[in-house]
Amino acid sequence: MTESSARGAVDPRLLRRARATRAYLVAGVAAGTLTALLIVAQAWLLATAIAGTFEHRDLAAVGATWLPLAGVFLARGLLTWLNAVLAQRSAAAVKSQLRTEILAARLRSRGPAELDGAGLVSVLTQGLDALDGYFARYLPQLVLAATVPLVIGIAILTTDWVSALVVALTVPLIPLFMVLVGWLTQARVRKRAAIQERLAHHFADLVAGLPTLQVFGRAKAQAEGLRRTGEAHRRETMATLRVSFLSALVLELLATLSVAIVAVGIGLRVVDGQLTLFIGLFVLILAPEVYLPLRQVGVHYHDSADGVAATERAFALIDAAPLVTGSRPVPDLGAAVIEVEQVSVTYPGATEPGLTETSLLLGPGEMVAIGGPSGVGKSSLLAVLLSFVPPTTGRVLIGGVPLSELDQDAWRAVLAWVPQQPALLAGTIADNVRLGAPDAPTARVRSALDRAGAKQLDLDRTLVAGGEGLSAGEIRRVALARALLRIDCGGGQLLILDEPTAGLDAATELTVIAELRRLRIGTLLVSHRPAVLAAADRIVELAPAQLSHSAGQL
Ligand SMILES: Nc1ncnc2c1ncn2[C@@H]1O[C@H](COP(=O)(O)OP(=O)(O)OP(=O)(O)O)[C@@H](O)[C@H]1O
Repeated sequence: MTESSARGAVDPRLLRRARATRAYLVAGVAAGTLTALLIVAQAWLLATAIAGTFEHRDLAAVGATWLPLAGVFLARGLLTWLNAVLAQRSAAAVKSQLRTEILAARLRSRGPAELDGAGLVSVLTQGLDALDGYFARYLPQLVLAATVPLVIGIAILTTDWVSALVVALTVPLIPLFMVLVGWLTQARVRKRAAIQERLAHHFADLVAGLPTLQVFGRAKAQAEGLRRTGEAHRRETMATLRVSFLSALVLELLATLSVAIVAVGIGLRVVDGQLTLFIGLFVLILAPEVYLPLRQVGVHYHDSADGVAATERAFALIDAAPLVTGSRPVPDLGAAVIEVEQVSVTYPGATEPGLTETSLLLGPGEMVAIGGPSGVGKSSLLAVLLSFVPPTTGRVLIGGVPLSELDQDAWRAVLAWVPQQPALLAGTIADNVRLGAPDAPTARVRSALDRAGAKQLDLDRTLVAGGEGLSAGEIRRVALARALLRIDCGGGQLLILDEPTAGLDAATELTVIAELRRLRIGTLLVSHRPAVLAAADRIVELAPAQLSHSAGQL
């Protein structure tokens, strides 16, 4: 049995999530009990009317009961409406809380590679929307299934114990079949969720790589792959629906046969004179109502399985190991030396280290360039300093304090970073430059852009996410301006730059180098460009694994 099925269909982690859910469950139990009492009253009134009509051979009994009956119908309608409203509200509250928690967990997590775009989007959108079925249909039904059969069972027991015995013997068959159907459904739903995620990945990859695929004439082949995944998704959805419909049919059949057994018993005893017509009718009207809520749970189990699969993925994201943070304050980088001691990084699942035993020193105000062939681990070293990746061996000391013991938020607050592939967000150019210094005055934003060689870029120009419409060089300039502004106005004390001048012309490169030198703050940069390497105080040349002992010089 899987962890989730052991946990049952009502995941306590989900119920803990929203206050609205707890209040809703309490209200649901009250509404369920009230519904059951109304059903008993309805059966009583109907039996009175019908038996009265037969026994006295006039319609006086009908006349006396139609008003209370109308009241019962109205009250049941109101309760159903109330249940639906409460269910929708609690679904919305839980979904909104889970979305917030998932995004917060993503922000707490270490590196950029842990959760990936399309999977995250799939969970946040369709994934969590599956909770609507869980809250709006399954959970209310579960509450009804717990209250209604009990109340009605007691009503039957007090009037006809023989029928109560038949009901008591046949009712457990429904949950039994439901569990069997549930096992089948759960595996199918998981498979469907996995295919849905694959479809999302496929689609995201296709859209991102469309121009490349077009140029290489592979767009059609990719579309074919997408069609195949879509077809698999359709097949799985149909299979899930088939199981769901069949399960409803089996449960329906079981309930009908059980009611038929009760009916035959009642019929024989009424004919024999052992039972009055009124009691017979009363029990006969009530009997199907015992099975109905249980049967409906089976029907809505399908909705619940979708919701449970969604929450499993949501909780996997929320519970994923967060960035472990220490609590020590960050030493003043104006005086502290950064020491990288024999650091190596082996990525999960990799056999070879991505970075092999590397050491270096970065003094206050120093600019150190890291060189070396492609794939030797330069970006990995920067990732260690950015706390994206923990060192597999070795350690990093900041002013003598291990990096892992520092308050990680405070550490990141002193960093200014230009990644190899800078990310621009939807908004104006000014918004993007202000990312690390939100309160910086406009004049400083303008100056940062000018210093980064982006005089021509208009502050108010609106960008779409990803910086579409800007050249690769312009994107890098905006990213550089962002780092410069972080140093100027955002508390940045250490510059970490990955290929800061890639895509820039020689003249702009010189301007940027001059600006970086003028800052006189600790700068660790990766570059292959001779002009940048020449401007650095020192160059640390990384070498592939077998030569690593001769590299990593201080
Ligand atoms: N997230 C990751 N998961 C697994 N392996 C990775 C990951 N990131 C990098 N690697 C591997 O680690 C090694 C070092 O990569 P890294 O990006 O640090 O090299 P680099 O020296 O910066 O290369 P380049 O100069 O081409 O940017 C490579 O073999 C790379 O495939």
